[in-house]
Amino acid sequence: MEKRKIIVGSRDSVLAVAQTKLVMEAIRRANPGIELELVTRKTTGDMILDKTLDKIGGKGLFVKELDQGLLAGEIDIAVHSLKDMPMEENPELPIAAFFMRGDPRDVLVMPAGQKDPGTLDGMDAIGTSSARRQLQIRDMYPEAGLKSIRGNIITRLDKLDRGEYSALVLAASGLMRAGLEDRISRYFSPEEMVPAAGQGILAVQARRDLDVSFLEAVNDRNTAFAAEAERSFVAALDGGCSSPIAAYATVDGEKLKLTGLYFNEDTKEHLVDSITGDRTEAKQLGQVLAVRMKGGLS
Ligand SMILES: NCc1[nH]cc(CCC(=O)O)c1CC(=O)O
Repeated sequence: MEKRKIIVGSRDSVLAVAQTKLVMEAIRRANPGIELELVTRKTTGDMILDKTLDKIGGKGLFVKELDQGLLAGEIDIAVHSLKDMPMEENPELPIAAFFMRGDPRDVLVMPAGQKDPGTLDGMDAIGTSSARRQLQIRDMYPEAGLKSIRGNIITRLDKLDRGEYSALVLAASGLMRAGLEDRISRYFSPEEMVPAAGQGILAVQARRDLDVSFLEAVNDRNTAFAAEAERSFVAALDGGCSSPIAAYATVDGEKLKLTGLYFNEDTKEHLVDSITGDRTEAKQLGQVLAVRMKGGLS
């Protein structure tokens, strides 16, 4: 019998392709009747490397070119780091599956051959452009110096090893999926550093008209609930790209616990607070926590 063919789109970075292949493998295992073909695209976020993301402006810089491919019918599904996807979903391009979350934590990476000195307070150039990471590093190590960095993981590690940075903060899951786990010198717990909404989650986006029943086997329900809670929290806070914001949810049985970090632009203070409820209320939990924290009622 003729196999049904699905064209799978990915960014062309080492990490994006490794992540996409992981999802493709899982789809193949569950659907022997489906043939998959990988297509890669360079995205705006990969091409403009001399500006921080909040300065380039606009949303969805790592997904735009793939969205266009999906809408044009050149691609059937696209695999993305959920963290890189805009909070508002394009109704034509819904997320059809959330792939089982990887390690959600942020980690410290030292230049090749160097050991973690324990404190980061003596460092003068910790590489991260994320306002979320900067704020939480400053909380733990007020004396540490920060330096902005752009580029994909490989580019960032090259800059680190060439001596341009004292250390980097990166996502554990990205390093692991790119086969670079041995570069991790320290894990920050989700309490020390609240992860970004969606960190470690892969989302499979599909055209609205596509029959996506073949994706059921790669959708993890608890990951989907966590994603929904985290993203509704950020969306309710208007998730400006340059304001520090973090959201991390865990599911235990029927219960979902969501922790959020919110930065008040007026008082320049930040809060961390949590809410627990039924996992099926994920979206409302995110909204309730956001309203509570915005009102400063916590
Ligand atoms: N912002 C870039 C980006 N988008 C997704 C990941 C890693 C994978 C993930 O967080 O799910 C990374 C790199 C990083 O933050 O270290």
